[in-house]
Amino acid sequence: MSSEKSRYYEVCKGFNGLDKVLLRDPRGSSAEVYLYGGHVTSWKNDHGEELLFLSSKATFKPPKAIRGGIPICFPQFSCHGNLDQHGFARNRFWAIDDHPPPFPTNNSIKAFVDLILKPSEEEMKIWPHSFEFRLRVALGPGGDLMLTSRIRNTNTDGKPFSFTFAYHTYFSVSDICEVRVEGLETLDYLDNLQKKKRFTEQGDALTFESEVDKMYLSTPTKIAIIDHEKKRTYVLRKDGLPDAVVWNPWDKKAKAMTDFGDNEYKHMVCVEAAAIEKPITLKPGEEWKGRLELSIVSSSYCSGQLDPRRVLQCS
Ligand SMILES: O=P(O)(O)OC[C@H]1O[C@@H](O)[C@H](O)[C@@H](O)[C@@H]1O
Repeated sequence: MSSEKSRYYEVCKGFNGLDKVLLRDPRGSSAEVYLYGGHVTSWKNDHGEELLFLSSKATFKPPKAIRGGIPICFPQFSCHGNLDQHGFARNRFWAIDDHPPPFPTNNSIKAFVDLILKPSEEEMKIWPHSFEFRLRVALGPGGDLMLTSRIRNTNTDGKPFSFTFAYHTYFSVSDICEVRVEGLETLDYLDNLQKKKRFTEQGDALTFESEVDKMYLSTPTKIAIIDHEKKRTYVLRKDGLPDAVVWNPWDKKAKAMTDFGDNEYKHMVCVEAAAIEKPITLKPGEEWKGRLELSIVSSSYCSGQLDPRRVLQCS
C-alpha cells in the first residue's frame, strides 16, 4: 500500500480478532468495514457522531451475520429462494482487492477500500455458480458513504445466473416514533407481515408505531429518512436498485432476537436499497453494478412542518 493511501486507510483487528478496515477522510468522517461479510459496521460524520446502528448484542462470531451496520444480502434477499435467509455474502470472509478493474476516477475521494468475494467449493455446493463480487466502500466529500457493488458472472459452463440483492442498512435514529421516511408514499409494496400481499402506500410519508416489514417496488432513486429529534435527515441515493425494504422489528421480534437488545428497536430503522422483485440475470462475462450513496443533511424541520420536496430536492 502506498504511504499516500495508508493515510486514509488502515487494516486492524476488530471484535474477536476479526480484521477490519478503517477509512478516514481528511475532512474528519470515518467508516469501518469488516472483511467478515464485507460488512460496514460504522460510519461517522466529521463530529465523530455514529450514523449507523450496531446492536450492543452483535456477536461478531462467524457464521452469524453481524447485527447492524450494512449487511450485504446476496445472492438471495430474505427467503426469496432456497438459500439461507439473505444469502451467504454476509457471512463469508471477503479479501482486500489490491488490483480492482478500473473505476471511474473521482479525485476528491481519498478514503476507499476495494473488497472481493469469490465462491469457495462450499458456496459452489449450495449455489453452483462462479462469480466475482467486488465491493468498493468510499467516503466522499462532505462525509458521504458510498458503496458500489460489481458482480460478474465468471461461469465457464456457459450458464447464466440470477440473484436478488440488498444493502441492508441499519440507520441510527434517536426515537423510531419521531422518524418519517419520505419518497415511498403512494408506491406499491409487498407486506412481509401479510404473506407478501400487495398494497399501495397511503398517506404523506411513512411513520412508525408497530412492526414494519415492507418491500416497496419501483422506488425513486432518492429516499429520505427524517429524524425530527436529532434534526438530521439521511438521504439515500441509489442506482441499479429499484426496490426498497423498510424494516423495524418492534418490541416482540426484538425480544426474540438473541443478538438484539430488547429496546434497541427504538433506535434503528432499516431502509434497504435492493433489487428483489425482478431478479438480476447475468450471462457469463456480464457484470451488474448496484450503487448506494448515503449522506446527511441537518434539518431544522419540526413535525408537521415538513415539506418533503425540500428534503428530496436537496442535492
Ligand atoms: O435476522 P435477519 O436474517 O438479519 O433479517 C432481518 C430482517 O431483514 C429484513 O430485510 C427482512 O425484510 C425481515 O423479514 C428480516 O426479519
